[in-house]
Amino acid sequence: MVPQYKLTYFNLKGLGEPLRFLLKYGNLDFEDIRYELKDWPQIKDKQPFGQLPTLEHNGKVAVQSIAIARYLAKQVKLTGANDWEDLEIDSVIDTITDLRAKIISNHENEEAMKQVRKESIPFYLNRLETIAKNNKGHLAVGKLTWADVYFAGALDFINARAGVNIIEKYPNLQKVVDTVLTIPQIKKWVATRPKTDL
Ligand SMILES: N[C@@H](CCC(=O)N[C@@H](CS)C(=O)NCC(=O)O)C(=O)O
Repeated sequence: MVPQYKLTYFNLKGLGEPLRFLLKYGNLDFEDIRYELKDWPQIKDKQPFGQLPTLEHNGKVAVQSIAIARYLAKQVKLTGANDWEDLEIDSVIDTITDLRAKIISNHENEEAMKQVRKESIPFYLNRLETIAKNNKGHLAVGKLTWADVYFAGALDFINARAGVNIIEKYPNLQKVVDTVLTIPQIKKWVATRPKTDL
């Protein structure tokens, strides 16, 4: 059978891996298309907004990784139970995005990264740790949602760019990640996925 979903990204974890985690969580069969960076110049112009990832489903193509993640979360039933719960989840996702942006935008400048490691990372992580503690080892609404799966899927890339394991000193955030990584279909994916540094 032809897979119903087609995820196109680079041969990286980056912004694509949280989407792969969500697809795997829901046992949704997908084509995992991975471009090498050297081939990108020929492919860029063919993309709707000149960037990746894209998701193809039912003959249509979507862009923007967070919008795609939110759509997949609905498909795999990992959203909140009401609008307020969805807001709580969205807020955490946007906070993870802000933290990642601070790290990515500075990662080529070691002086700036020292400051990010000293100030920005603890600033965000202390607050996320409190959220995880208050939500019994989850990032929102006291149960497994796409915020947990997204965070666990995003972490390797964020850590690689940060040059440290950002959750090392945060047991409740470690619990969030451990819970996701022990879900059998995600555990199997992590053991068998293509090996990449980022
Ligand atoms: N806001 C977009 C950002 C996408 C993005 O920055 N993609 C990068 C890879 S992580 C890309 O396609 N870079 C190649 C380029 O811009 O030419 C999203 O979340 O999907």
